[in-house]
Amino acid sequence: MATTTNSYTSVAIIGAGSVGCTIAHTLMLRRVCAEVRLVDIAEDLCKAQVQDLQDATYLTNVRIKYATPHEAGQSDIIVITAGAKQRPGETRLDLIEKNYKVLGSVLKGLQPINPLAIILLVANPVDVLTHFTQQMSGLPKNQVLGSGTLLDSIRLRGLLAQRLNISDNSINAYVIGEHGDSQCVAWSSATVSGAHISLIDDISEEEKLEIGKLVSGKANAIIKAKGFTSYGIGATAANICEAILFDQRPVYPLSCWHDEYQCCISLPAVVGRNGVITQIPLPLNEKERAQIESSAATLREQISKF
Ligand SMILES: NC(=O)C1=CN([C@@H]2O[C@H](COP(=O)(O)OP(=O)(O)OC[C@H]3O[C@@H](n4cnc5c(N)ncnc54)[C@H](O)[C@@H]3O)[C@@H](O)[C@H]2O)C=CC1
Ligand SMILES: CC(=O)C(=O)O
Repeated sequence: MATTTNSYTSVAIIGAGSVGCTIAHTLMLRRVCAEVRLVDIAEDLCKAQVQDLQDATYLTNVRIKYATPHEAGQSDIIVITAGAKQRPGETRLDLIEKNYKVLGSVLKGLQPINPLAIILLVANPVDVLTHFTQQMSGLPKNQVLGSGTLLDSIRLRGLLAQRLNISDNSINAYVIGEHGDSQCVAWSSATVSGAHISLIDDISEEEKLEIGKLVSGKANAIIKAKGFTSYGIGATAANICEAILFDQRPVYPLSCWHDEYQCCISLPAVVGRNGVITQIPLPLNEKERAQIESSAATLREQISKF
């Protein structure tokens, strides 16, 4: 949690559904910013969410208010969660037609966007929507990023923590590529406190495959039972906002533009007040390189349809 509230900072959240409100709630509890601005096309719902969240602000010093898209466009960070969610059995890429249209109308409503704002994409398919936001928002590419595979990497570390009986904080392992079915685990660079993971325990190839499937299938398993996911992305998005507003510069696997792959895709990047500060090279073996190239090809194919 931030030790002091960042006094004049504002985060706008577009889309006051399950994900948007969980992000708002987490930002408030962790005192990441001074003001959270909530926007939704469903005005009554949005106002009711604001009323409910206001009851949770006691002693946090964080204001929460209903905002117009124009007011949201003037914020320090604009988080986009507006759009359709997956129904059980749907992939994230199945949402592209609907959410491309939603994104277009959201970006139009935000104009003129604060030239120093950072836009954080959360709505799915997050990599493809990050690409289109870089094209349509008018902001420099480093100021537009997607939550990408940070959430998947947290899921991976959670499973490895259980398997190795070591805190997830001491495990450095990344899921890279699409935040979706073509993602891959970068096993060759997974370490525990600097030691390659294979020195800690001999995880077989079958087990690695099984862990990778559990990670990439986790959202679908949750959606099948409860209809949506929200707490994981709430914490993940709030962490990213904190890293930006406090210029903390952690290395996170986030969706951002990569010249090499000609799309927005997740690989480790340093995050700070200007968005993506720099990209960190990740050593990959031949198999992982082929997987990320195939993941990038999947994303480029989606982009080329529009
Ligand atoms: N990147 C990630 O790791 C994650 C992404 N998601 C994605 O987040 C998105 C939202 O999910 P939920 O909150 O569960 O859905 P939801 O249905 O609860 O909320 C979506 C909200 O967007 C609003 N909306 C639609 N069009 C709008 C527009 N033009 N302007 C403003 N608001 C608009 C709707 O009225 C609704 O309140 C989905 O695309 C979902 O797949 C969800 C979890 C994790
Ligand atoms: C829904 C989604 O993208 C997730 O929870 O990973």
